[in-house]
Amino acid sequence: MSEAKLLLVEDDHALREALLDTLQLAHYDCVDVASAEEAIMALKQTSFDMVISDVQMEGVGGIGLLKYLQQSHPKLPVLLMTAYATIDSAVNAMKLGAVDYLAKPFAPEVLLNQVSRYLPLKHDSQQPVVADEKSHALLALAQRVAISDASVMIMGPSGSGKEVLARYIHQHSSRSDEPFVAINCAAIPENMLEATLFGYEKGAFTGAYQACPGKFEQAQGGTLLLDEISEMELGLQAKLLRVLQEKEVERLGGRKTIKLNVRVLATSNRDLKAMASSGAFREDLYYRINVFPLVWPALNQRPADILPLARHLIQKHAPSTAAVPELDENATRRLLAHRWPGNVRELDNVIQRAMILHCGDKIGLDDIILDSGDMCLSSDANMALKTVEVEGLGDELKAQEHVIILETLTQCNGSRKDVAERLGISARTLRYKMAKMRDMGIELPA
Ligand SMILES: Nc1ncnc2c1ncn2[C@@H]1O[C@H](COP(=O)(O)OP(=O)(O)OP(=O)(O)O)[C@@H](O)[C@H]1O
Repeated sequence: MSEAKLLLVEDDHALREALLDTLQLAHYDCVDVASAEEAIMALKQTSFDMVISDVQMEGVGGIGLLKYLQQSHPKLPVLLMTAYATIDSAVNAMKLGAVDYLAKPFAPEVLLNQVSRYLPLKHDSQQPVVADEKSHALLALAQRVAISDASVMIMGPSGSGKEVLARYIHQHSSRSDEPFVAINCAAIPENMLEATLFGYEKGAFTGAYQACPGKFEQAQGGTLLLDEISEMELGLQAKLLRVLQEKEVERLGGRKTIKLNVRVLATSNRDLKAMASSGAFREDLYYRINVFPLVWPALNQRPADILPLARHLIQKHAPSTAAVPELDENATRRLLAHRWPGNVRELDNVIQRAMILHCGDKIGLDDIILDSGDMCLSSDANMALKTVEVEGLGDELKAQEHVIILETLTQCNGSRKDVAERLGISARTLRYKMAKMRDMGIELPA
């Protein structure tokens, strides 16, 4: 998950929902509001890394918001969205300090590209929190690999910290002062992944109103992380292989080749070797990216990491104005006894709940709300709903979707293929939705 926090301001409810989905699927933490006035309230309460705002809205409007931001948050990048008819005002807005504008309608990857282009690069100094011998050994190995320029394949179950490890490798490499760019291959719709990776020229496809560099170009001199590379379809794998071999890229709709100096890291939570053997993943690409494999084991295989991670997460989620609470003995025991199918991400959710529930300076047993271990059957669908409510993570519709997926999984005896067919969605979309559910701590059949 990107640590970047975005504020989305759009008065058209349906469009706001669609944009929010696009941004959240790309793992951005996003707050959405319907007016400039609400945006100003939100900006007073929380700090954001970027504002994406419609221009024409009732009241203060996008330009009024931009003027406010120029005074109060002059460094905050503002990306404006405007209908064709108001492009002139968008150009004026850029003169007033907006970083860019998007002419509606635009394709989701155009939005994602613009966001990643203007988001300030955070110098991520956060080190992985580790205490277990296995994790220490892994980090020592990662440091040695980091100084080479080899491609690294990071494997491990969902939420185990693969992206954290990838950043660690970048930080310990000679490229640490250059960009670290991550792209989640499962989160970007199949037909848009190519444009996002390789970039495009103006007019390359409907919605490409401006030329846009791809992730490879954005990572120039630095490191590109291809997260969940197993989800890339075979045709695009062939194109990726060519870019890696030739060390140059051509934007979609472009004629010029751009020389690349990019180190590539990749992650997968699936057995890529088995996929390569069965033909589901290109063998030649597998060998090209798997120069050095690293495996971050599941959290329950490195139990000494659990408490230091929990304390780190408590500190992270504690309001800066309040004292940091401690885990009492019973809460500690409960955390150590759990098997953490969702790994560190699940632990993060549990700690966030505990931070809401606890009173005083201790986190007790009752504040530790774990996900029921047997929530995978249809009779537990209501439990899933409750979990979602406790976390405050989803609206009614999303919760219903989770219930439908859980029930269909039971009816299809866990066959992902059958579930995808029955629900009329691609296997890839289903996998992505299930990964999101796991992230929320909902246990699914293996
Ligand atoms: N060792 C660690 N120290 C600190 N934070 C961690 C550590 N491991 C994981 N996290 C946190 O846990 C969450 C999940 O980690 P991350 O995104 O790296 O997992 P992942 O294995 O890449 O997951 P996925 O396969 O779903 O993409 C993130 O919020 C990350 O910051």
